Amino acid sequence: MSNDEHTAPYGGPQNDAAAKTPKRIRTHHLQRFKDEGQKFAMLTAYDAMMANVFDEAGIEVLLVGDSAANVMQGSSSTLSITVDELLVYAKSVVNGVHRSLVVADLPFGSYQVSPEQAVLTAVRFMKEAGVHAVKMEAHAATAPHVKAVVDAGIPVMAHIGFTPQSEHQLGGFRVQGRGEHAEKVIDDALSLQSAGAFCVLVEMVPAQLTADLDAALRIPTIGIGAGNASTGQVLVWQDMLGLNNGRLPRFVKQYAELRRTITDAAHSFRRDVVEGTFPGEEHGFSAE
Ligand SMILES: Nc1nc(=O)c2c([nH]1)NC[C@@H]1CN(c3ccc(C(=O)N[C@@H](CCC(=O)O)C(=O)O)cc3)CN21
Ligand SMILES: CC(C)C(=O)C(=O)O
Repeated sequence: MSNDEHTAPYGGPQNDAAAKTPKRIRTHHLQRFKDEGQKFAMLTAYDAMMANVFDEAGIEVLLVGDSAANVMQGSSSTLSITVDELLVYAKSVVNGVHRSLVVADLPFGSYQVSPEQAVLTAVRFMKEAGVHAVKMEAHAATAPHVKAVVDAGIPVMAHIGFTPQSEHQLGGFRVQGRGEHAEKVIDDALSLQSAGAFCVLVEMVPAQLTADLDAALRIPTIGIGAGNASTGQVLVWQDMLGLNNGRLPRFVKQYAELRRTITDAAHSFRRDVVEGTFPGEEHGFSAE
């Protein structure tokens, strides 16, 4: 490969990992990360500017999650968001990236009915938004839905463990796969790998189960609230950057205090306006 097919987002060519970093992340690169024992990061994104920031920061995968229902629309559940709504966010994220792999969730109700419905919805995300892969909450019984989408040429990330679209069936936001239930999660993961999923996202399960899963699977795993043994980790960006002032799940680590930063800036702007110190002369236009 020629030199310009590489970028060095982690700090220059002296960094071996960066020197080997591809220009555009594809699903086979995530497989290579797993095969070589290298971890990778995923963050959610819902608009072009944040997507561009994360892309340039070297985040390998951006997820246009149905968590948009919560953090973009103020809903308490992910069930309400529609395909047409999530398509707008997905298209915006695609417009903001050069390098990150963009994965879009399929919204609740848009893929559970039949494998055919799953293919038709996934095709819309590929065609109308231009995403690179889709994510589906799935288990062993819905592996045929995943297989149908994969057979249509669309990469699928399978989401197992706690699957928020099933919150009412699962009895709320609860850790999955404890004790004897671990076997079902492993069985789901193996079925979805066999169906052709390129990656398994596992949410809110005990850390030991994630270690067992990552060892049992050929394909990479991405964890959220699932310990440290997965190949990758994902967080919702508003949680991670401290914009969300709701109750945060225990698995969130806050890396910044954006809500404070933005509040301070808003106060300063308002004060300047009220006191008449903004705009200054330098922000205006001369008569000639
Ligand atoms: N802002 C946001 N962050 C997320 O991580 C997220 C969303 N939205 N929306 C979609 C799903 C739903 N997720 C969630 C949301 C809440 C909990 C939660 O409240 N967990 C509690 C209880 C866990 C237990 O003890 O069983 C916790 O304290 O972690 C977990 C997962 C993860 N996803
Ligand atoms: C929390 C992540 C994994 C997700 O599914 C979403 O953002 O919708």
